[in-house]
Amino acid sequence: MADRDGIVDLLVLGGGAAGLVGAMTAAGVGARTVLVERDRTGGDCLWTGCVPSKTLLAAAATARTRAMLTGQDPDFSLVRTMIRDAIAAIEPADSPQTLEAAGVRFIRGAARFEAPGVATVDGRTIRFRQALIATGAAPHVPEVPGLAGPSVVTSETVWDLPAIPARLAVIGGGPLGCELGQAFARLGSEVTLIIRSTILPREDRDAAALVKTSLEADGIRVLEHTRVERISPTKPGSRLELRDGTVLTADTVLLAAGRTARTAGLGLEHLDISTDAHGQIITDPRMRTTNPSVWAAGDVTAHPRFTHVAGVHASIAARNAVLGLNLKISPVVPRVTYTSPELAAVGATHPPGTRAMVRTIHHTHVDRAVTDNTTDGFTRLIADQRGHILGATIVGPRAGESVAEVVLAIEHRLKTSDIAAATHPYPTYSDGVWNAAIADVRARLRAPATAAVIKILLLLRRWRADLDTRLIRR
Ligand SMILES: Cc1cc2nc3c(=O)[nH]c(=O)nc-3n(C[C@H](O)[C@H](O)[C@H](O)COP(=O)(O)OP(=O)(O)OC[C@H]3O[C@@H](n4cnc5c(N)ncnc54)[C@H](O)[C@@H]3O)c2cc1C
Ligand SMILES: NC(=O)c1ccc[n+]([C@@H]2O[C@H](COP(=O)([O-])OP(=O)(O)OC[C@H]3O[C@@H](n4cnc5c(N)ncnc54)[C@H](O)[C@@H]3O)[C@@H](O)[C@H]2O)c1
Repeated sequence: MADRDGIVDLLVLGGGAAGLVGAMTAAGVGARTVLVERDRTGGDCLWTGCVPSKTLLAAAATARTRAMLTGQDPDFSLVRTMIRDAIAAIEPADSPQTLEAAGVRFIRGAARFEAPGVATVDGRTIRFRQALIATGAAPHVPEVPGLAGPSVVTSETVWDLPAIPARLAVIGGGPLGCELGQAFARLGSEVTLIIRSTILPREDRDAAALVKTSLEADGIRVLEHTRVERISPTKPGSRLELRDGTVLTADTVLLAAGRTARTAGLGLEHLDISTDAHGQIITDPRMRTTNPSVWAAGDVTAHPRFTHVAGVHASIAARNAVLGLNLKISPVVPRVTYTSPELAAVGATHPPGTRAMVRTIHHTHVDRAVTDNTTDGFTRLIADQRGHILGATIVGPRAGESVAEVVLAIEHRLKTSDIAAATHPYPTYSDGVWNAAIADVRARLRAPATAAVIKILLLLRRWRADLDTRLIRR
């Protein structure tokens, strides 16, 4: 939708999580908005990311239970149908029709900048006042000889596998490698994770260790601090030579070694839009690029690569762009790795100073975990010396749900005493957060000054009660 001059208020490049939210936010406040998508609206999350991977994990868990009960092998065609059905159920919300209904004009094609205020889509010119780059990121391909072979898949192509690979080598031990590695192991693959760092390197080490133990219990071989030096074809599959001298063979190699921002061919140079050393678009806290009329959000930027981050940042960018607001992004970003056990975290994972408090509740003390026989987990809260909550790490079932409360607490500078004072339902996994907050409050009550005040109150109360009793007797 353009005005009489043919100029649009906001041109959005890319129709994934960031582009969709950005475009609908702008159109929602009445801005003339055009979204250009070169492929399918919905982006990575819908087609090759969150939706298929979470469905695969659920299908794998079910298949494992069924196999234990009946001895039946998992049916991969059924798993693929479940994935297709989940995508089909969510897809309408991300469709061009939904965009048009929200007042966004949708154009299919590849967009690129030509000059300030001018872009083209497959040769057709679009003039714009502001633009939002939301072109996402693609799987990073490390420089390993032989990696381009036919048995190598990425998060974009793994969904087309015709059958469950008998032997799967996964390069990378971030959320992607752990989630898909565990899912395929539960479907029957013999899985090896090859990780140049430690597993889940951004997470609390105790939490990552629990996930590692669980993956190993599923039969996964976890090789840390090593990397693939060379891949050569064998029949069938590949032979992988690792730096530490290990040699292994695999039918399929899954690349899960991070992502590379999609900026090639966008014409950033025509608008002086800068990227960092990793090729990610540089933005300020308002999500503005180095060009004051161009904004960016989602995986194409240097921010954590999650759907919720893409959406929130795009919404902020769109409102700043079309309304001239000064909204800034929040540094409080939760993340969840949907392995079994689930690992959720927000804010600080380590005490930032010697006076910060770490309160850990092992899930042997969370009754719901006891009744469910899922006590291999913990809830860890980090608070400053006054009790303000700085971070949390939770490992266990529904950790992603439980962490949401801590997100709100950090955003609003709440203290452990605020969480402790709020009644939580029993028995739930959120008891872990509650119990950790209560443990912190109790520990603070034992501090000498507080303990002295409490003692005085107790003595006063006792004296007063005795006095009242004596008066009544008279
Ligand atoms: C296997 C996997 C599992 C994941 N699981 C989770 C999860 O559980 N939770 C979570 O929060 N995140 C998850 N993520 C991350 C999440 O998918 C991304 O953070 C999110 O999709 C980023 O959205 P985006 O809009 O920035 O990019 P994208 O979704 O990649 O969208 C960008 C769009 O731009 C289009 N495009 C590119 N160039 C152009 C151009 N020149 N012109 C027009 N269009 C263009 C592309 O075709 C694409 O549709 C997962 C990722 C993967 C790979
Ligand atoms: N649950 C979720 O939210 C979820 C799930 C999957 C993916 N994602 C997102 O998708 C993106 C991609 O995920 P990812 O796990 O690939 O990325 P990542 O950057 O989180 O992890 C990459 C992993 O690969 C390892 N690695 C990198 N190069 C290597 C090499 N040459 N050899 C061996 N190991 C190597 C790293 O040490 C690290 O363990 C991430 O940004 C993530 O946020 C999110």
